Amino acid sequence: MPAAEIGVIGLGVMGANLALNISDHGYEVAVYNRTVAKTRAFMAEAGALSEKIIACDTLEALVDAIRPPRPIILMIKAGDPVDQQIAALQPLLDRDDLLIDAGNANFRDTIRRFKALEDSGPTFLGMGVSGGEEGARHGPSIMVGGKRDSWQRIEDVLTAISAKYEGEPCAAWVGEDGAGHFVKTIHNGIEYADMQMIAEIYGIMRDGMQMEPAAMAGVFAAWNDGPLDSYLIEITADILQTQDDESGKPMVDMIVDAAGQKGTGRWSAIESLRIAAPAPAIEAAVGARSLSAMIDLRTKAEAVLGVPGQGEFDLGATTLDLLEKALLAGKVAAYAQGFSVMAAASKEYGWHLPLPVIARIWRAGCIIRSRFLDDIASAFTATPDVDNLLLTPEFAQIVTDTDRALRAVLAEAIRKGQPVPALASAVAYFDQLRRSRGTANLIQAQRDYFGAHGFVRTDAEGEAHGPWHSEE
Ligand SMILES: NC(=O)C1=CN([C@@H]2O[C@H](COP(=O)(O)OP(=O)(O)OC[C@H]3O[C@@H](n4cnc5c(N)ncnc54)[C@H](OP(=O)(O)O)[C@@H]3O)[C@@H](O)[C@H]2O)C=CC1
Ligand SMILES: O=C(CO)[C@H](O)[C@H](O)COP(=O)(O)O
Repeated sequence: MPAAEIGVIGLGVMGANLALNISDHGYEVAVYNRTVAKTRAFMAEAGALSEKIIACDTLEALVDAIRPPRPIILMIKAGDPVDQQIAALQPLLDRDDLLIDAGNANFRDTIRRFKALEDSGPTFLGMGVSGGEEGARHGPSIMVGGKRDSWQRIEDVLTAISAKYEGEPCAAWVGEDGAGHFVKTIHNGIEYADMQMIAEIYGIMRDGMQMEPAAMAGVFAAWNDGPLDSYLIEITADILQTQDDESGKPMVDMIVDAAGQKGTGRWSAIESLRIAAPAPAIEAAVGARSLSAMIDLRTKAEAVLGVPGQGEFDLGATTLDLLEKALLAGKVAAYAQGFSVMAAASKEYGWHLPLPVIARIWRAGCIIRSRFLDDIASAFTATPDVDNLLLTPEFAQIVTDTDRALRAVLAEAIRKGQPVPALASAVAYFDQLRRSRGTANLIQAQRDYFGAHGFVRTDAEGEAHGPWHSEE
């Protein structure tokens, strides 16, 4: 009788830690990695937990080591490798076995794989996992998509290994086929916006106020005791006070300012545009990462255009308080946009995404975990059908309370040439959202003028045209 209750394929950063987490919770786990040397190194480092882990050098050995029906978690590089791994596994698995792709897959790939395997098997689940290395080892946030009964087969182990928020597991089934990976994608889109806004505030402190990293660390640490309390603010404080042993300088100053991106932020922006659910903070964050990577261009532009004066950002004695409030305002816009993209996608793809549940499973374990998410969870629980987070009384109040600070910070940043693309997108979002009479009447007139696209009159139903070319 095979011993293992579950398998893990992929012993990279995430898979190795997930396997240790599973065995730490008393489950016997079989593991496989394409590069066998990595499996050896993993077992050597697993310590006492190695007694509950079966190392397998081939896929056949892995399949033989797991009790059927076999749950197998794939935690490998997203994209083609997942298709290749499924193709290699399919002949070895039974119809009832359960393959769970836990990488950062594009939800469209997940839907395709789900449909391709629906008739032939194995059963397929797409699972978003967040929390990085630490989360995978000690409790990630887990977002599962696929058939609900497939989730129920693996629910015990996933809730056991997930993070807990006040005892509540941060793992849930969120909908059919690609729903889990869609929710993880939007989680990452919000993560991009949150990180970009923090980086913009850091830029104001560094270049506009000429603060040293250690001083900034103190400010972020203090903010972590207030409404911005979150993992990303906590690690920012930690990063800013870390020294580089080699140079003796602050570590952050020794890092090239070109941000990497693996796709999920861009997919969030693309999907929001595709379903016409605007997420300008996420778009700005993706654009900022792309521009950050163009160092040669930025260097040439600085030589041609010059860089505005440094050290001139000054809003008086309350500057740091205003920065804190501006960051909170930006964060509210980014999360409101991320959740509204999920609400729109839920309708578009028929998923019935449970927004209160999603907010609840993001309160611990994941990269965007924060006190703020508990407030979002409460707001969505009280008003689950609200059109936009900003319309809930709690968040409308935060917008009111932080509005003046956001405008003051943006005005000063723009005057002094500090780049603030994501924060600036927040104020534009607020200002457009709250105006019942916008300016798209002029756009409609222009469209009708050049392309006879028609418009709706304010005083009549149906399509109308303007008298633009009456003299021709
Ligand atoms: N790092 C993070 O913070 C997070 C990552 N993720 C996602 O989890 C997944 C794994 O990430 P992570 O552990 O960081 O990545 P790593 O780069 O640490 O590990 C990649 C793993 O994928 C395997 N792999 C790569 N190509 C193939 C292939 N063609 N066939 C079979 N196996 C392959 C590698 O095997 P080999 O050793 O043989 O190269 C290795 O086990 C990704 O989808 C990632 O986006 C999700 C949440 C957080
Ligand atoms: O999923 C994650 C965190 O939630 C991964 O760390 C992911 O790689 C982050 O995205 P990127 O590499 O594009 O910054």
